[in-house]
Amino acid sequence: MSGDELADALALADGRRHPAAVPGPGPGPESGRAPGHPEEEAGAGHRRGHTDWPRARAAAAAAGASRRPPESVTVSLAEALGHRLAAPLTALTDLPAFDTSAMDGWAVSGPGPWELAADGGPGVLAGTDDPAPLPDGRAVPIATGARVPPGTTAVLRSEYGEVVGRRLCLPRGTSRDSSRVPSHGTDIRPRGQECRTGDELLPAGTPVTPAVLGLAAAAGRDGLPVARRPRAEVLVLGDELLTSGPPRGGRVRDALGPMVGPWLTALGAEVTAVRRLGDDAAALDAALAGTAADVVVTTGGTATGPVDHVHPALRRLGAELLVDGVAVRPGHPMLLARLPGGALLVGLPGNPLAAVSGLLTLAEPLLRAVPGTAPGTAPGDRPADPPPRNTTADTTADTALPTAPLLEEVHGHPRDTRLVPVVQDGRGVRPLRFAGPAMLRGIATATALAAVPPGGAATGAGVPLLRLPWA
Ligand SMILES: Nc1nc2c(c(=O)[nH]1)N[C@H]1C(S)=C(S)[C@@H](COP(=O)(O)OP(=O)(O)OC[C@H]3O[C@@H](n4cnc5c(N)ncnc54)[C@H](O)[C@@H]3O)O[C@H]1N2
Ligand code: MOO
Repeated sequence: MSGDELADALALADGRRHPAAVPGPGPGPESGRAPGHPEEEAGAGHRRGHTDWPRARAAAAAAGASRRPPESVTVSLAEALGHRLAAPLTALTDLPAFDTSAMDGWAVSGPGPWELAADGGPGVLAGTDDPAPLPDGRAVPIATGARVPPGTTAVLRSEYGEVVGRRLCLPRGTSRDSSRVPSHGTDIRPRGQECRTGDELLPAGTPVTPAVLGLAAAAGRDGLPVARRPRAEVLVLGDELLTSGPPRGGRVRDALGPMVGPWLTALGAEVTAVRRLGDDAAALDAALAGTAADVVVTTGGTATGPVDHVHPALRRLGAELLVDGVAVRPGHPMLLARLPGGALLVGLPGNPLAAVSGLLTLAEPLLRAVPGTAPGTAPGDRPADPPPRNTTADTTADTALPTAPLLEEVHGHPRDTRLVPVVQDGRGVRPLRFAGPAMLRGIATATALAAVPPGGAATGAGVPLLRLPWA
């Protein structure tokens, strides 16, 4: 029975019509039809023991949470980006560190008019360490950010003053209650306005964003204590893979080596290596036994073909299978295991979109749950943008997922969750074409994967979204 026939049979058995192409051209190898791709029915007889999708995500999160809290390392500001603070960020200085002029103009002492020094010079510039005291009735030019001289009562903005000879006055006709008449402290940023030395500016665990780097530098820090990220090693399996040029001689280009490492980085891991092992069982045994990573991610070799070495290697090693197959399409052969040394292994199926499904079903919740994992990149970390009106918690998953209404019906798998590449379109999401298990063309333009429940989802139905780290 062909994949199409099998899909038809399953659809009939479920009282459904054949899953249609949504949207796009008719069936065919290049149709790129999204929902209900017949290949996704492959292996329907191999589903025994498959974990349902929300439970697989929960199991991955539990496995990640069971990892030891990571050690703290102090790194330069540039290196700290994307980590989490391992300790509170405290200020090494008052901010501002001294009373500072907020404007270009004149530092003035007492009510005007004021007398300017004979040799005005450039006045007090930013960076001047120790300006001379300003006697009552005097003024001196001052630049934004300069330390105000002792005795200064206010700063008069350059556009509010007029210099006549050596006298600084307010423009003729300025009434006494005008906002231009400087009162005590006008346009002076007092020392300590933002913080005092020793103040806690941010708590431990805060994601280090570009804004945090700026604050840390302003507060006097040269480095930051951060939680080390979980180390991830990627093992790409398959003799048929080429690392350059177009497919030839029955071989295909390795699409996962270039994709999985950066994807794991975006999910908060420190990728220590991407290694291509071919279909060499002994090399896989050695790599798994000798890994120094916290998380090993394999690609390919999860099924039951003659050179699918992942299950046999895990058996030989005495690994504990935590999830052995997931009721999700594509990607149902994905697996999660704990190696004897404690490292976790995520086995991604070789079909490229199935591998993406495994990344978001297992690797993402796992890495997010590891203490100290980098932030802000995980799909559930923030609401969809723009925030969908009907955001609700998906309580069946380990974390609350945002939801958005489908702009087109998506046919479901009879029993399994379907992960369908979608693009945000206004307040809803639109399923994309070219979403077959071996295709990346759809996901490359997607903003999320929609989790379509068994049986499908009608137009307008809210579906949970797994947002892509960069979308
Ligand atoms: N008898 C059964 N056969 C298969 C089943 C099943 O249930 N019963 N499931 C199918 C499904 S679904 C998937 S997904 C794949 C998973 O297979 P593996 O994880 O063992 O992956 P491979 O056999 O190594 O490769 C599958 C496919 O993907 C291509 N591939 C692999 N690695 C890469 C890569 N790095 N870049 C690009 N393409 C890659 C590979 O050439 C194959 O075409 O099993 C089905 N079979
Ligand atoms: O359909 Mo498989 O599930 O390609 O991943």
